Amino acid sequence: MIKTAVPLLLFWIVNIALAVFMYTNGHTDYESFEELFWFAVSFTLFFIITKEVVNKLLRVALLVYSVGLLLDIFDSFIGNTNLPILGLDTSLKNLGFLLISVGFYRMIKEKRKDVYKLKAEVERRRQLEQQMRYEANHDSMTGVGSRKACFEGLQAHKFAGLWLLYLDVDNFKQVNDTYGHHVGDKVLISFTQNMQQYFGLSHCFRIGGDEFIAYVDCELPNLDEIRSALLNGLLEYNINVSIGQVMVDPAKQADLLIHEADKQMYGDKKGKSLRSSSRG
Ligand SMILES: Nc1nc2c(ncn2[C@@H]2O[C@H](COP(=O)(O)OP(=O)(O)OP(=O)(O)O)[C@@H](O)[C@H]2O)c(=O)[nH]1
Repeated sequence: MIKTAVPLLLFWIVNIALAVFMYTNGHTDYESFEELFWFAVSFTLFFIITKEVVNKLLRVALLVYSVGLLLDIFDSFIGNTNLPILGLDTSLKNLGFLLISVGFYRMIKEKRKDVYKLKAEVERRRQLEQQMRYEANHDSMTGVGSRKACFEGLQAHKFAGLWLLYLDVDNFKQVNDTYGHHVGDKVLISFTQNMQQYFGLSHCFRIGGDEFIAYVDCELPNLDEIRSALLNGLLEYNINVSIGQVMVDPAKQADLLIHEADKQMYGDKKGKSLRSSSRG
């Protein structure tokens, strides 16, 4: 700031001193002082913006214009010399003005390009952020909500007053062992597709390998009905579903709710295994 202000102040002092000197020496032509004033203004502007303006043409234009004004001053003050260069003042001023116009035009064009680039970058980042948010909130294999999204939803009381169902696929390990992991993956995908059809996508989450959470916003349907809907098309794999259910109480922590539903689910699993072993 001081680096700019001091030379400019000196420059203006010299100009004013020159004007006073000329005036006291009988030079009373008003136009000459006007030219001196505009030269000082133009040069000041050039001095201030020259570091900021990257557009070279604009800097040259301002310089040409200032030189034109300077010649004008010489013309007015030294008067009657026959220096031919002094006749160039108007041309230089006009040229300077034209170059300033072209310089501004080019600068605006460059800035517009920068704005487009910036807009494209903002859009790219917005999409990336959206994609990252999607990936964090969804299970990559099945497309249902992630464990994180499930807990956050509960903490935000999004599912208050709904039934929370904890679903665990029984005997899933043997699907992998018998048919291979790729078939195991397909079974999980089909299972979640059935879940989405039955509960709706926004109500389905995968919280572990073969463990899921679903929300029911109406009266809790019969568990056997849910089981048969979820196992639709998957019976050949000899799997079943254990279900634990709790009503979402917003006063309870998400962890506690899931834990309670998990306990219920184990009760269901145990009951089924006891029933099948007593039958066997
Ligand atoms: N194919 C596949 N398998 C997975 C995936 N995630 C976890 N698993 C497998 O799922 C199985 C889950 O283990 P368990 O719950 O003990 O298996 P389970 O046979 O269902 O046992 P129970 O629930 O007691 O009936 C493990 O063998 C994991 O390797 C996955 O994304 N794809």
